[in-house]
Amino acid sequence: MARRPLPRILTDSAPLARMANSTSLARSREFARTAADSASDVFHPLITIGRGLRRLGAAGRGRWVETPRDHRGPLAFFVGACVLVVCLVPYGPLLALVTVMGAGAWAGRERTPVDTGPGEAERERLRALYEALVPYFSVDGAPSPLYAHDGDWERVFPEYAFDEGGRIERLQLKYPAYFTDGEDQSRVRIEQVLYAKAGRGREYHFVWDELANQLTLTALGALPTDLVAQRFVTSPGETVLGFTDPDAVQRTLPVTAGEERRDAPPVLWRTGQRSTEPHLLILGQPGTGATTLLRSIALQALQHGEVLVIDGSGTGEYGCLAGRHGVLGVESGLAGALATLEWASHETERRLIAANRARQAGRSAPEDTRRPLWILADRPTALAHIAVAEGREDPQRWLQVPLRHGRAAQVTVVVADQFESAELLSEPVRAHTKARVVLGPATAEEVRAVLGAPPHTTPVASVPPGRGYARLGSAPVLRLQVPATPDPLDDATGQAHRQAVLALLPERTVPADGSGPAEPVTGGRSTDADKPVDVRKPEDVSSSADAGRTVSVSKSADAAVVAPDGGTAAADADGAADADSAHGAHGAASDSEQAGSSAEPVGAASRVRSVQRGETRVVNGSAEAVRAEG
Ligand SMILES: Nc1ncnc2c1ncn2[C@@H]1O[C@H](COP(=O)(O)OP(=O)(O)OP(=O)(O)O)[C@@H](O)[C@H]1O
Repeated sequence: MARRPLPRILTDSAPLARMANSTSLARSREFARTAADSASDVFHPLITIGRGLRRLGAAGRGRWVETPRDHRGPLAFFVGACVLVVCLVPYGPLLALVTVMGAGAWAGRERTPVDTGPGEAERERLRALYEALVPYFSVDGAPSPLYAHDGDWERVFPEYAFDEGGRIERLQLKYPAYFTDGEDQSRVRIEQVLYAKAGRGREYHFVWDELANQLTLTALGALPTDLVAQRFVTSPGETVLGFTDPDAVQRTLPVTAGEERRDAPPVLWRTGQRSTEPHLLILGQPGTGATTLLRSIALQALQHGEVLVIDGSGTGEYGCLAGRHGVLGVESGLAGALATLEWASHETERRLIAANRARQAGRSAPEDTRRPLWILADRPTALAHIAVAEGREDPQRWLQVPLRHGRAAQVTVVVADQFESAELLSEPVRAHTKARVVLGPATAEEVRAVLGAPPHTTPVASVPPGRGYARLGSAPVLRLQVPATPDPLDDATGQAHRQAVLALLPERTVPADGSGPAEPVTGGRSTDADKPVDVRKPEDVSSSADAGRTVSVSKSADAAVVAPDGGTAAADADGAADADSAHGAHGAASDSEQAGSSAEPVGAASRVRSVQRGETRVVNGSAEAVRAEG
């Protein structure tokens, strides 16, 4: 306890001041101080109780004064009755005394005053924010406007919180009922003002409570970027697109980030027969992670289904998938893409017909119609460009049937493209991809144009790769961070990430070096009927568009297509000119022979054919299929 100064009379008077220098006086002063300290320690509880009783008394007096006169009589009677009861109860007075002392001690305890309310700089910031909102929330002639220049900002900001740097972390504001909060344009304007005034560079989440005319702004932290591709704990038919904010979704998944295990909130996309958004469209700026997301989806899809990849950009970033079990093909040439997508279109029809026949016969759908088939098309518009240049059909044409009927046939289409080419996307792609993802920096208008609703957060100018927004059907827009799923064949990929992706790849159906026999193919397709065929016409192979690209085609004979009329694909081919590719795409050996002028069957073990820099090479299979082109 701090020492109390001696009374002034003992220090100020001159004679005494002189005496103060003497040793005896110093000792006396020390003694007096110690005595005062001890006395205050001893009497401290009494002082506290006394202070408390004084406060209680003052509160009681205040209450009495506030009580209306006509209520005072009953109140006095009630208090008197209580006193009487206490006096009559055994030990009542003693208990009452103890209670009063306890109440006095509680009321008299020393309380450190809590620092409430904003500091000067924070008040200034709130005032500036208020003034900035005045033009948007005020109308001429309003009788008692909530927002007016030099108005009362404390009236409209019932809640606010600042971070340690003095930046707004949370703000609740009231707005007038006449504000058009149902219109996106009006909302976006307010959100932009708040974004500018609350501090750019951070993401803010906005919640509009239209019933209460209140808007709540919360500053969001960045989504974690430490998650890498891994086996996610999901059911068949569920695909993890990425991870989002904890309060945005109800479910969490156990994930591993480095050494740490934690629960993370996923953006789960459900596909299959009961899905209301069975196909996905991914749009973004170049280099923002669309390929990575497609790769991540492919790795998950291969767990339960088969995958067909169209790599329109032709950069070979799906090379790690080629020759893996369940990967039906990785195509980056126009001819190969056309043939493969045509096959996928007929396969969709075949599945529908087979399932329908089985149902009519009272049987369950055949196994090979139930295994999910995924068509992953990366930048199909790049191929559309080439198709126009060569006077051929747009490969997107063959996506129409899978998009329209894929849900019932367990066929899922995922299309990824860039903003600049979005208008080249075909109508069925736009109409049937109800699940949407926008990656990379994008304005609220761009996000709205793709997702059909603006994000509830302010998009920031600089985001890490794989960051974006997702919307599944008419659900709310979610922030999204895609797990890192780099190309393991890329030299720039770190060892840990490479291992993580390699661990998820299915076993090879062909050795990596293309030599020797393939591993046995197991799973949904019969192995003995596998008859890979050259699906392209000679002129396709030598076409300039394909030179320098990698084309891998893997076809299975059991994929022979039953055309809508129940016949084979040969009957369904668009004409003699297209017959060869149609037959080849369907992979039926007999069909291949029919189309013999262009289709060149190779060994049964061959499943993947690669055309690279003008050379056609059977990655796995008989040597006679290796031929040089050009
Ligand atoms: N989710 C992610 N986490 C970490 N890094 C990522 C993520 N997504 C993408 N990247 C990195 O960003 C770079 C570009 O990614 P990617 O090739 O997937 O983008 P893209 O949009 O397909 O680009 P492009 O249009 O050039 O093909 C790569 O180096 C990739 O490793």
